[in-house]
Amino acid sequence: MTIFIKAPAKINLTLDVLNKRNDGYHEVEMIMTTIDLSDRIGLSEINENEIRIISQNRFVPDDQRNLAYQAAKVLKEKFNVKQGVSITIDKAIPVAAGLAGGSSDAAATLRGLNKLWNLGLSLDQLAEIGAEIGSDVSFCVYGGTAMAKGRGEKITYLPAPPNCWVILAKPSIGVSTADVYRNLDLSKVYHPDSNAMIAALQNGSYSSVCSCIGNVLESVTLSMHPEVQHIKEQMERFGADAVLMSGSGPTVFGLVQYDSRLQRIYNGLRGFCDQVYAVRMLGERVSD
Ligand SMILES: C[C@](O)(CO)[C@H](O)COP(=O)(O)OP(=O)(O)OC[C@H]1O[C@@H](n2ccc(N)nc2=O)[C@H](O)[C@@H]1O
Ligand SMILES: Nc1ncnc2c1ncn2[C@@H]1O[C@H](COP(=O)(O)OP(=O)(O)OP(=O)(O)O)[C@@H](O)[C@H]1O
Repeated sequence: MTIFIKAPAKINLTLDVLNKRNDGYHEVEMIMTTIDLSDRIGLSEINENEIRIISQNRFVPDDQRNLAYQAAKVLKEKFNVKQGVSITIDKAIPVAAGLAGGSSDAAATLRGLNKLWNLGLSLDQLAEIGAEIGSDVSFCVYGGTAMAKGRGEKITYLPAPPNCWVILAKPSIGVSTADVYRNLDLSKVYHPDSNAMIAALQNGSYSSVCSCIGNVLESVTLSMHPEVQHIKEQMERFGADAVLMSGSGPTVFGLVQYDSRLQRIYNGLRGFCDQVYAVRMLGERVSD
C-alpha cells in the first residue's frame, strides 16, 4: 500500500527572539502560517525492515540526516514497528530557504505513518514527538496559523490571515539556521509586536497584518547576504503591500491582494531571481 501526504511550507508573519537559553536554543515567539507550496510525500510498505528515502532533488539527503527519515525512525523505535517503509519526497519547497521544508516533510511523515502503521496517535501526540526532531516540526504537524513559543514547539492556534497572495523569492544561496542564531545580537534588534499581530488576525484586518509583520533574524541574514536586501527592495519597489524575510532566510515574501499587482511584481522579480512563486495562504490547520 502507498499513501500520499502533502507537506506545505510555512512563512513567519512574526519572529521574535526573547533570550538565549542555557541549552543553546533561543526562546522565541513566532506567528507562522502555512502556504500553498507543498512537497508530496509518498509512503510505501516494503518487505525489508528498513527506512528508505527516495528523492530526485540533489540537495535532499537520502540517509539518516533527512528529517523524514528521523521521523520514521522515532516512530519505529517508540512503537516497536517491525515493518519497513520507503519514503518518496517530491520536492517543491526550496531547500534551506527558511520555509521549513525539511520540518514539514518530517511532520507529514509522522501523520502518514500514523495511518499506515495504525498507531492511533492524536495530532497533539505527533506534535510532541515532532519536537524531538526539530523546532519547527510541531507547528508543521498541525499546519494552519499559530503562535509558537518555547524553542518553537509550544503551539497556540490563531485565526487564518485575511485572503491574499504570497509572492516568494529565493536567492540562490542556502542559509544555516544555526549560523544566523549564532550571529544574533539581541541588544541591537527591533522586536516585532506579537500581540498587535494576534489582534490583527483576530480582527481580520489585512492592513494591520501588513503593518505588524517583523522578524528579528532578518537584519542578521541581510548583513551576511546583501542579495537578500536587494530582493526586499525590489519587491517593495514593485508594489508589495508588505515584505519580510521568512524564518532564518534567505527567502523573502511579499503580501499583495490584487491580481494585477501580483502579476507586475512576479514578472519584475523573475527578471533577476530564478526561484519566484506566487501562492495562496492555506491558513487552516489539518484535520486528524
Ligand atoms: C528559524 C526557524 O525556522 C523559524 O521558524 C526556526 O526557529 C528554526 O527551526 P529548525 O530549523 O527546525 O531548527 P532546529 O533544527 O531545531 O535547530 C537548528 C539550530 O538553530 C538554532 N536554534 C533553533 C531554534 C531555536 N528556537 N533557537 C535556536 O538557537 C540552534 O542553534 C539549533 O541547533
Ligand atoms: N526532507 C528534507 N528536505 C530538505 N532538506 C532536508 C530534509 N531533511 C534534511 N534536510 C537538510 O536540512 C537542511 C535545511 O533544509 P530545510 O529545507 O528544512 O531548511 P529551512 O527551510 O531553512 O528550515 P527552517 O525554516 O525549519 O529553518 C538542508 O540543507 C538539508 O541538508
